[in-house]
Amino acid sequence: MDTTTFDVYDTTLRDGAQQEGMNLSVADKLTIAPLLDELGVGYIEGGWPGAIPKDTEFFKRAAKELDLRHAELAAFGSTRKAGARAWEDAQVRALLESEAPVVTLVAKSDIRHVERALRTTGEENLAMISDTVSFLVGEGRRVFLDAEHFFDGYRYDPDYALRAIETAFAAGAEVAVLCDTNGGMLPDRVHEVVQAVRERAAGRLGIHAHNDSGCAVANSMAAVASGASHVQGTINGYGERTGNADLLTVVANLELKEGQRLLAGAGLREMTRIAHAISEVTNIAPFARQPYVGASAFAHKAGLHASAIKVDPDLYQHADPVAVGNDMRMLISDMAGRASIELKGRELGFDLSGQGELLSRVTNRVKDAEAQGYTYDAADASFELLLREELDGARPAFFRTESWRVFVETVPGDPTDASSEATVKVHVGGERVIATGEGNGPVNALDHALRKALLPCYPEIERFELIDFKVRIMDTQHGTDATTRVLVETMDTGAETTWSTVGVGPNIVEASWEAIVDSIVFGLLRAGVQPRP
Ligand SMILES: CC(=O)SCCNC(=O)CCNC(=O)[C@H](O)C(C)(C)COP(=O)(O)OP(=O)(O)OC[C@H]1O[C@@H](n2cnc3c(N)ncnc32)[C@H](O)[C@@H]1OP(=O)(O)O
Ligand SMILES: CC(=O)C(=O)O
Repeated sequence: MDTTTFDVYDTTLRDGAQQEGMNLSVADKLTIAPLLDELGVGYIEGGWPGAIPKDTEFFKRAAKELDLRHAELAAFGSTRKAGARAWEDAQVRALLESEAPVVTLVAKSDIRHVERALRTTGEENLAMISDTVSFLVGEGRRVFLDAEHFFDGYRYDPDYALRAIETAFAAGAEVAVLCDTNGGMLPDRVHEVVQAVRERAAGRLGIHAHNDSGCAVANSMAAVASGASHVQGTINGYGERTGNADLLTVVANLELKEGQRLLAGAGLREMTRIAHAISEVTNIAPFARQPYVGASAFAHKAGLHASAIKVDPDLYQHADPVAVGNDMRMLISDMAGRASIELKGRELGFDLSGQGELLSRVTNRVKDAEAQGYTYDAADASFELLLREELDGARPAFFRTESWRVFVETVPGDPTDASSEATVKVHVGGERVIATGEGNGPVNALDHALRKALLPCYPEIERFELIDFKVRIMDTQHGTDATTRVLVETMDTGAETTWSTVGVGPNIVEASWEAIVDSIVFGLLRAGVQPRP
């Protein structure tokens, strides 16, 4: 592959936005574009001006507001309509008016689509391609051609599919991008077709793959291996149906496995942060198992893996997480061994090397607790408290609970009138404190009562906000007798850090109490507060 002319072309703002449930505002697009530029892609396809009013507006504002350092903006649109003239076609004119230096034209390359969807002839479609490309090139635009349904079209009528891209090259298109529009191709087929086209076509080829067969990344890699030097995809694999090729995975593969340098600047090392920042804007939760950038991409749970990782992390990971801005993490669970605990300890800042007996004790406690329903891979903070307890011989003594109780009051026939009242008795700051709290449910009431009891001694608690609360019934065959697991996520709004704790018990309130107490104790520890029992 000649990387001096390799394009990384991002279509998150156009094809990615075609994902079900995604709705990007102009402001969202103007926020994402600089992140893509920071990543170091060569091209940012901003949308389809003339077809979608928001996209017309995006290009207008982008020209004034964006200061892109690496990337060029590309406007997407279709060839002129059948029977029209390119310079009179309103949509073609809108591409010009977008002032984007690059125009990517979608064109039919499958004769069946020409005849059945466009309802025109093969010759007229070629004229539509030729006229539109040469008009835009004549107006000073660089033109890429997205040959829609190329692989399906090539299988049905290879000569026609080839004529479509040859026509584009002859009219001045820089790259013909072979699209697997329906996303059903397999890598062998892509490899074979791109190689065959490369032998016959007189210009640069690109790949645009959808993920309907689960092969979009593999198909993009196969096309590059066969000579394509322009790859299109979206951040986080966003896109219609099952999505597009995840550009992050394709680029990381090419850079880290094939030794290519494709992103400008330090983009590769910023990849994880940028992927997550874009998820924030799209409001789509990041996919933990996403290659390279997912939270679980370098998270190890199995004890045997940990024992080898202790010797050399590369023994159980395919790439260095730091290279893509991610981190290796140890997950603690019933699959952990002593090596897992030692590595997790290191991650948390404790040197446990050479403490075989302690490691065995912690491992056994984790396995016993997980058998009862606890889960530490989702509750790092509770694990850290367990570890400290084994290290110091006791839990951090911020307060001592004497007892708690909670009442639920309902008015029959009016569920909205249900309320709860809790009383907690704790020893804190050298005193016995009794506090009550009300809430819309028993857990809420207990949380209020505990905070009220502790706040005078520990004002930091005011900053702790419960941001997620998950309940799982562990052994459903026991019906209402089942064991309950509660996971609580808390945020320190002052420090903007979060932590997760777990509680398990025969009833939901008891399990919740345990998770809430862990959450407050851990929060105080992390905030560096001295215990005043
Ligand atoms: C594979 C892809 O994902 S390509 C990107 C697809 N993205 C989008 O469709 C999002 C934006 N689309 C839109 O806003 C609208 O669909 C528009 C503005 C493009 C078209 O909408 P309308 O003008 O209402 O047309 P309508 O949906 O009825 O039909 C599409 C027209 O485009 C024509 N057309 C379809 N593909 C092409 C093409 N590649 N080249 C030229 N014309 C085309 C059709 O023949 C039809 O023409 P007709 O009006 O003369 O019958
Ligand atoms: C152009 C495009 O998005 C496709 O053919 O899939």
